[in-house]
Amino acid sequence: MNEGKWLNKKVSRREMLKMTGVGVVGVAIGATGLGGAMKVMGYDVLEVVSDNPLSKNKVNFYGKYQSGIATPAQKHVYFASLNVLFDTPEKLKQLFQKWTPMIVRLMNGEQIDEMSSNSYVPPVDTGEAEGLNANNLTITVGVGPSLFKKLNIEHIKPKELEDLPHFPKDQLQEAYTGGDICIQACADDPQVAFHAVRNLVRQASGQVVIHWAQAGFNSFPEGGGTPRNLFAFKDGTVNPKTDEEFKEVVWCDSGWMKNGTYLIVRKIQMHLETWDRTSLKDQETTFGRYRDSGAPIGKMDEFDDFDIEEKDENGNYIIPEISHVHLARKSGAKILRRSFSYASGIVDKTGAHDAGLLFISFQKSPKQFITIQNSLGRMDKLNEYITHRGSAIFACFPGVKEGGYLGETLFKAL
Ligand SMILES: C=CC1=C(C)c2cc3[nH]c(cc4nc(cc5[nH]c(cc1n2)c(C)c5CCC(=O)O)C(CCC(=O)O)=C4C)c(C)c3C=C
Ligand SMILES: [Fe+2]
Repeated sequence: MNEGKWLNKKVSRREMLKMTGVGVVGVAIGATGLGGAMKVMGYDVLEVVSDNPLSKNKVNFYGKYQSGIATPAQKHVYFASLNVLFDTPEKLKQLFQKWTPMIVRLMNGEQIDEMSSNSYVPPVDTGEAEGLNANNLTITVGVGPSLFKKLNIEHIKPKELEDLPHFPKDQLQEAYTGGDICIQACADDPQVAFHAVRNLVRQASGQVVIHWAQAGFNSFPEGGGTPRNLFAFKDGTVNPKTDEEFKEVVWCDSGWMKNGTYLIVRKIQMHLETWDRTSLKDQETTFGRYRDSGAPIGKMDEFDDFDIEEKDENGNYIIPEISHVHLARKSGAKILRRSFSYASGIVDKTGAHDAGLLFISFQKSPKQFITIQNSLGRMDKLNEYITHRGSAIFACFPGVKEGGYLGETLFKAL
């Protein structure tokens, strides 16, 4: 692969077209065609699109870390798990090189690519985000353990990137489990998030298929604050907040995953009907927090710190021993939770709501999640009200420098 000076050179669409124009010697458009890398005089040249600082409600694509992790949570997610139909790392690289400028455009609130003037072919962009601004769209891309096997590149698979172990009470369905590549599209408009995934997948037609996908939402209180989950509890209170905490909990320290992170997604059904028959006291005992304020039991404010070892005058734990928060804290592990609620109609057989939490966490090692989930184990009182239906793990790359492309560090490790 000729990735010399050209690869780092900023090449705009106009320049690219010039280079591929008549009269340029030795030019051949690469297999990916426009919107990715192309060969110019034997070199791979990338098309570079810049973040547009003038775009309204825009999150930057370029940076040390991928967006959609430490950037503020949006109201909507469209999460897609894809399987690849090819079997070489070169094809994966071409795909990520093709997606990179497209993602920048989408995050600028623009169409995925320049429109064709030929009205006898389908429009380049599917068009449903026309007239909408960027809506803080973020796109986070990761790769699952199965991909490394399919592409025969297991020697660069991080050891920790393994399918999660089976946990007690898991009732996972293959239809919501695993996947080779994930695209997490978050935005403050549901159609903007969906449009992004739809168009990226469409541009990869014949190369990837959607294995499973899930839309989700978060509703933020007026004036800001922690959103409530479908059990009406504030969800996301205890999370890393400072750069130091993100370094400690979220960002990987070495190898091609440096400044990347592991994404774990669990589709967790919440049995709303059972919950709605539960007394407020039992609901609060379940979480170890008050429903109204979100404060830990025995405290006043949502963000008050608490000590799980603290007992009352009768020797009982103030934060009940089987409460979700007690067991999660007892594990000693920390993660970043960036979850969304979902509501997808009803469960056919029972007529119950098919609703719950698209639990998404980021951590520098999957062990952090596993430690917490093992601590929740069979004891967590929340288990009476939830069922884990889907699960997947993905290694999310570090961020991209302008002139680079998604997943570049992985390909350099080959
Ligand atoms: C393995 C990790 C976790 C899973 C799975 C999980 C599922 C889950 N959680 C809620 C609701 C709440 N969780 C809260 C706190 C909390 N949860 C986890 C981990 C998992 N949760 C952690 C690490 C924590 C923080 C613990 C601490 O140190 O305080 C809370 C309390 C408020 C908050 O801090 O966000 C709620 C509410 C649901 C509904 C759910 C599955 C559907
Ligand atoms: Fe939780």
